[in-house]
Amino acid sequence: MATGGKVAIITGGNAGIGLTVAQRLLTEHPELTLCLACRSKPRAEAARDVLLLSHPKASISIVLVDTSNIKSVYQAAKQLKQMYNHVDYLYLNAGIMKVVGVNWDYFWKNLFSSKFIHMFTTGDGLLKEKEEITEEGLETVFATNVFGHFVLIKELEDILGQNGCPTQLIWTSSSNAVETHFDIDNIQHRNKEGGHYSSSKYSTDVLSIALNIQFNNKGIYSHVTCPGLVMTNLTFGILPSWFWNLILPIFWLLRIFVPTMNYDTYNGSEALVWLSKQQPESLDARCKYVSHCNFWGTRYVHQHKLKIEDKTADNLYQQLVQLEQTFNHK
Ligand SMILES: NC(=O)C1=CN([C@@H]2O[C@H](COP(=O)(O)OP(=O)(O)OC[C@H]3O[C@@H](n4cnc5c(N)ncnc54)[C@H](OP(=O)(O)O)[C@@H]3O)[C@@H](O)[C@H]2O)C=CC1
Ligand SMILES: CC(C)=CCC[C@@H](C)[C@H]1CC[C@H]2C3=C(CC[C@]12C)[C@@]1(C)CCC(=O)C[C@@H]1CC3
Repeated sequence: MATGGKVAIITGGNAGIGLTVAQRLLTEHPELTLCLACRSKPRAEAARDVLLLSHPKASISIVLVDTSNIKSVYQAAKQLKQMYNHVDYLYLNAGIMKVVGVNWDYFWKNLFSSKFIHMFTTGDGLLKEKEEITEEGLETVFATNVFGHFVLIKELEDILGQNGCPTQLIWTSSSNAVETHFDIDNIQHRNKEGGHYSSSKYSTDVLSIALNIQFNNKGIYSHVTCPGLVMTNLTFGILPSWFWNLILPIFWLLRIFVPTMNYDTYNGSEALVWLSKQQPESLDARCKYVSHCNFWGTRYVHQHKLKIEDKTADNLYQQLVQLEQTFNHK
């Protein structure tokens, strides 16, 4: 059981933004105890090996969790509670998007219109998605990105915000989280043509506000981040890596108008790492912390105010609590 020093758990810490956050946290917080909460043992072990190359003395453990599978989340939470008596940073980062193609018609139609900046910032309207249901009967993107993480937080509640030591819940949300795709009466976004990813990310923004309402008095603080557009396995699932390499110069130009065109995971992880260096009590719980990179390559964190009502946040929270009760693991 880890007793002293800071503890960070990162879901999806074996690749992309999560792996870079792990790398940067080990540099920023030398005494850190790190836990990679991942779904694949070989991929998690490979990531640990990479991290140990640059931080040979680091304490890095692995806990297997598939956030789309609630049974697996319960098992992982049990294990984590045996390993740690407190958590300083819980990064809710694992995420997926079920993209089947790009809506190029929409792209060309809006390229020279007033929607240009919105289109490149959010990707709204550009992605065609498919719906999938997990073996436990949940919509897969919702389960992976939102519900699995919600259950993890609830299960870890006993070791969060302990001994006068606050816990920061840090969500990897997205600029694609747009309200138009979110329906409080259909939080899983079932039987919809697209917008599953957007709905799930908007849900994390709403949920984060609910978590602050519920848990700030227990020393648990929740914040949402946006990494912008970053080249990872997620984006290589949208378009092949050769395409993204080819348009690299366009990213630099686009940054004049769209500073979220971060391209690499180091730029994209800026807000996630910055948050770990702040006093959580002093942060605005109703802001999204966005990683920006300007034309000259300077990284900074932009605060974007969320316009979400408490009653929506509370409604979502109650629905998630009810949904969790249907799993009734105890
Ligand atoms: N890339 C981008 O432009 C943006 C990404 N984001 C968000 O950033 C987060 C990280 O994604 P990114 O680094 O880009 O993509 P990657 O695909 O590189 O990383 C995603 C991580 O999540 C893990 N993961 C996926 N599904 C599950 C699951 N069911 N259980 C446990 N772990 C899972 C993956 O594991 P495995 O390696 O085993 O697949 C991987 O470690 C996501 O939440 C994404 O939505 C937000 C905005 C923009
Ligand atoms: C010239 C050029 C850059 C073409 C690419 C067009 C689109 C494929 C991208 C434009 C904005 C992108 C974007 C995302 C995916 C790819 C685009 C739609 C995300 C939705 C990826 C996941 C996120 O969380 C947010 C991203 C916003 C921007």
